[in-house]
Amino acid sequence: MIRAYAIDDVREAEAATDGFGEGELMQRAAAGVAAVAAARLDEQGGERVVVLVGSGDNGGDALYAGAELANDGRSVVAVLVGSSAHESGLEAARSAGAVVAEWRDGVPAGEVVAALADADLVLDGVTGIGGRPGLRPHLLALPDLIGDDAYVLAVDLPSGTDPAGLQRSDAVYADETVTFSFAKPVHLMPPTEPATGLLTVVDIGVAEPAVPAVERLTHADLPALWPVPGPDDDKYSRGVLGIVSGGERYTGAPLMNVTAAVTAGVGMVRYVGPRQPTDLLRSLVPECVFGEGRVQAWAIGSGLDVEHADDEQLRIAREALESDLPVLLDAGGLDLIDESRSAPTLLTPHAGELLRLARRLEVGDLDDDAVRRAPVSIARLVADRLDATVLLKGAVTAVVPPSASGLPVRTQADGPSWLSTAGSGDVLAGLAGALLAAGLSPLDAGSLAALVHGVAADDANPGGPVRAMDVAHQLGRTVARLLSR
Ligand SMILES: NC(=O)C1=CN([C@@H]2O[C@H](COP(=O)(O)OP(=O)(O)OC[C@H]3O[C@@H](n4cnc5c(N)ncnc54)[C@H](OP(=O)(O)O)[C@@H]3O)[C@@H](O)[C@H]2O)[C@@H](O)CC1
Ligand SMILES: Nc1ncnc2c1ncn2[C@@H]1O[C@H](COP(=O)(O)OP(=O)(O)O)[C@@H](O)[C@H]1O
Repeated sequence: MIRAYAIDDVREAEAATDGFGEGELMQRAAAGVAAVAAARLDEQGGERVVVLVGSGDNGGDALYAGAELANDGRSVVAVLVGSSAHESGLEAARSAGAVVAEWRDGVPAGEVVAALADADLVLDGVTGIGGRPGLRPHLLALPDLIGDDAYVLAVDLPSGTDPAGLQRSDAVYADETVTFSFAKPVHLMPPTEPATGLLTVVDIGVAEPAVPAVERLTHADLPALWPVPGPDDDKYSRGVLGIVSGGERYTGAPLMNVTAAVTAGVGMVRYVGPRQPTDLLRSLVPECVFGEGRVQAWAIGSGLDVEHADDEQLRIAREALESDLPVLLDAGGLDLIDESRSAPTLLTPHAGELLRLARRLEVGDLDDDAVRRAPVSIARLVADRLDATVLLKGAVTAVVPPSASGLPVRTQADGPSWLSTAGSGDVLAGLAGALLAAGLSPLDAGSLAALVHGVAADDANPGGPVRAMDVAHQLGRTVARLLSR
């Protein structure tokens, strides 16, 4: 498990770190950054370094790291971009032979433009965990001024990103980020993770706070969470999943749902739907059984058009929502809920579906861009309103439990972008439904399903395009591979 901690808790943990002289933590942080920078320069045979220096301690880390690189004989230009600069760090950089330039507002001088264009490595120390989201107006041009061949190494976080990982903003996009002691939310959350690049954690001796704000499952977590059957199990004890999905027009979604659940090893699937998808399932997924019966969880809504749905599907979906069984709602099924249930509930919208649901529930005054700007905050509003866990799909999938649960957000980024293909969300719904039926909580079922779904997409065709049905067929083999690690 990778864990990230709220910024206030990080500050507290840093303040509580005793036994060191003043500035020792910064020296350790800078030494870690310098070591990574030197390694990357050696890998690419480069020696020209530009250090971007903001007004806080993040700029101090970058200046001391720049001083170490200059002492090692690299050519270092320190560009001061904030209202002030860390005094002793600046002195160290100067003494080591770094050239110091200023770009505090307006357009940069020619020497700064040339240094940025020619740099082999840019050390980004404009903002750290004390930064406000966004780049100051004069720095908006910065990302375009950095040469295409430069390796961008961010100190603690890419400048301009929201340390809490909640808001999307203008930012530097790094190839790699060196952070200290443990991850911060910015490194794992959907709007900010893409700017982080490779994440390297350097231990500077700060103890982990008690409670994480964000978690991420790794491959090593799967064996402890995956429901592995024992000798006393039978198909009922392993979990029966009821699926209400698709219709005469959308016949593919049930095939994806059911194939995924069956391939992932559910005890049994009962499908409820009209003639066409039922006939297809009878011939293509013979393991499936049909019609009502006892189940341990429901997955409702993939390819379900509530306006034109079959009466039996709607009746059963509504009864499921009123029952005390776990329910997963996907796609059209999200139109069926408007109040909290007493049983575990997992909602699996993509961004457009989340916006529509949030607007229908009137959780805020939301413009068209609201979910793109603040995805986890909007998911949280819906989770709190419905006392449900919201799994918001995307390149970084966030599984957001209601605040009252006290549970951390889980985010997963395991799949290749090839996974953004029609039907792959239906596969995820069948897989997560199977895990709910096996008794996992919505948080575990959602995050484990997102992990396995992403890894299976890569396993199905490493490095190339993948169709949703191939992801569904791959699930069992991927689970076996991860279980045997
Ligand atoms: N604590 C520790 O023990 C350790 C901490 N360490 C390091 O310290 C870092 C945190 O340092 P910090 O608290 O000084 O915050 P940080 O982000 O560098 O500067 C904030 C200042 O920047 C400015 N500013 C704000 N927003 C901005 C923007 N969008 N764009 C541009 N400028 C912006 C604003 O100042 P202003 O310009 O308004 O005067 C604000 O006051 C941390 O990330 C880690 O690297 C390590 O050494 C290990 C030990
Ligand atoms: N860029 C991306 N990289 C990795 N996975 C992605 C990306 N974009 C979307 N996905 C994943 O693809 C799936 C798409 O789901 P969804 O939009 O519901 O598709 P559909 O409705 O066609 O089944 C989700 O699991 C999502 O997390």
